[in-house]
Amino acid sequence: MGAQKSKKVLSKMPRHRCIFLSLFGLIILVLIINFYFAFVINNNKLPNPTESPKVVYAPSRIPFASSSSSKKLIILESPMRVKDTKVALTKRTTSIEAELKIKDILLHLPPKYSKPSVLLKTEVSKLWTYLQPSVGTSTQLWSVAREWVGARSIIPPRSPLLGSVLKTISLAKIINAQNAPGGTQLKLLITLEGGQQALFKPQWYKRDEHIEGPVYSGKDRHNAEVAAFHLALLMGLRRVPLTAGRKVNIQKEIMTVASKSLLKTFSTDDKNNTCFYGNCHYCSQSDAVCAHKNWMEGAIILMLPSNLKLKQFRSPWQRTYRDNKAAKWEVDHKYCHNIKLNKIYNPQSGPRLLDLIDVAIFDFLIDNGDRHHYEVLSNVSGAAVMFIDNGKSFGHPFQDHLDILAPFYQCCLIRQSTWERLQLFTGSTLGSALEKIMSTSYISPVLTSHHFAALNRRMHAVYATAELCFEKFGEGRVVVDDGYR
Ligand SMILES: Nc1ncnc2c1ncn2[C@@H]1O[C@H](COP(=O)(O)OP(=O)(O)OP(=O)(O)O)[C@@H](O)[C@H]1O
Ligand SMILES: [Mn+2]
Repeated sequence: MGAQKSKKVLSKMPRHRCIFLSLFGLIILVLIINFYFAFVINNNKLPNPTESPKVVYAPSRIPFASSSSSKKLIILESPMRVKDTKVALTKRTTSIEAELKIKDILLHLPPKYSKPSVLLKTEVSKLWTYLQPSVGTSTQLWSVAREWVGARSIIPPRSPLLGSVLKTISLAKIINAQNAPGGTQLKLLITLEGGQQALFKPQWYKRDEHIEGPVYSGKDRHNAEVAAFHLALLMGLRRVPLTAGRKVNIQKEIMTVASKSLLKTFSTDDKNNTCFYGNCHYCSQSDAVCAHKNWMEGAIILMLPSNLKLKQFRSPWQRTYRDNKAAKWEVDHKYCHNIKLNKIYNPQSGPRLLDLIDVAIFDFLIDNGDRHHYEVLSNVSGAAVMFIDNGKSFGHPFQDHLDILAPFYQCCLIRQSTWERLQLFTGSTLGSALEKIMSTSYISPVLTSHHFAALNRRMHAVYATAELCFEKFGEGRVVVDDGYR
């Protein structure tokens, strides 16, 4: 009926009025489309109460990115790619919805989160004291560190020998160096005097370099490993392997003790810098890492005791590493409910889910979107998720990837001890606390001031996520004491 009526009206209309009306309609349509895109782009700006307005919310995937690839990414240059990104982004419904809500809460976060805690100073000075070497360097400290490792932590809460262990890591003679097996990134397996094994992750980037592209772009950042170690200490999540920065004389300390196959990959570049490329999935002769003449900075990560075996699990919140394919967690609004049906992730039957939420908060703060797998000690009851491999963090201080928080905002659970610990960093104090304890590092300054500012900003987003959950379910149901720490 209606269609017939409008047909009649149109047929009665003079031809030029018809054309005018069609043109008018078209203009309105274009305006609506423009308005829509302006709205989407505007929403990609992260509300940021304290820091630089340059900060953007970054979608975690961008078309044509390759996982862990070192290649420079070409981003959003042609209109076609822009269109692809928008289509793919709109499909990641769970992340988009949560992010909009978190950003909204950030605009009116309760004032208690802006007030510094009176307890922080004591905690920082305690850690700072532990980080000072209290005894001389000694390879006898390897057995001390070995005994520290338990089901749920790598370092005990009270650790006055910590600084001495780290100093020994930074100074002990390297007696063997070879390609490290496992993983995709270039790293060496070194043996320190006294038989202690460790990984050496070399420096690829300058401190102020920003990694563009998807969250998992670029190569490992050695300083990120050092920073993650210290941040975990601050957060009371002492599950990062002992990590120290070290400046190594490549020729004297590595080449003289290198295995034959590793030695083959060494060369000198046209500026007389010593370079090597090792042997790994992403290793190639054309992509060697180079020292400054002979000096190379790196992170030394102590291997866990060899009698303790690690068991690896695929992360339920693993990314697809493809822009045009969303993972289940990015589209399924009941994802956490379904995950909890699996016995290992049921909070009633073990600590695993709450551990993964701890990891998510930690990873969001350090901006690590590459925890595709996680590891726990095998055959140990109540074993904690260890924070192994933090190399892809601290890539970009002006970007926040809120979807790293998905385990938190999808499950709306947090361990009580973690939540209490997070209260220490209200009032934008996390950055300066970390800066203070990292001033003890052998490669200080470990991070630029922009990264410290990013930590404060991201901490607010964590509080906002908690508030989102409290609004939905009430604090009493979100903060749980599962008997684990
Ligand atoms: N401190 C450690 N103690 C024991 N094992 C470790 C330690 N660090 C790393 N590993 C083992 O080595 C593997 C590879 O290390 P890592 O994940 O750092 O390398 P990667 O090249 O970045 O890996 P990927 O490409 O999978 O991200 C880990 O999955 C873990 O099993
Ligand atoms: Mn890695």
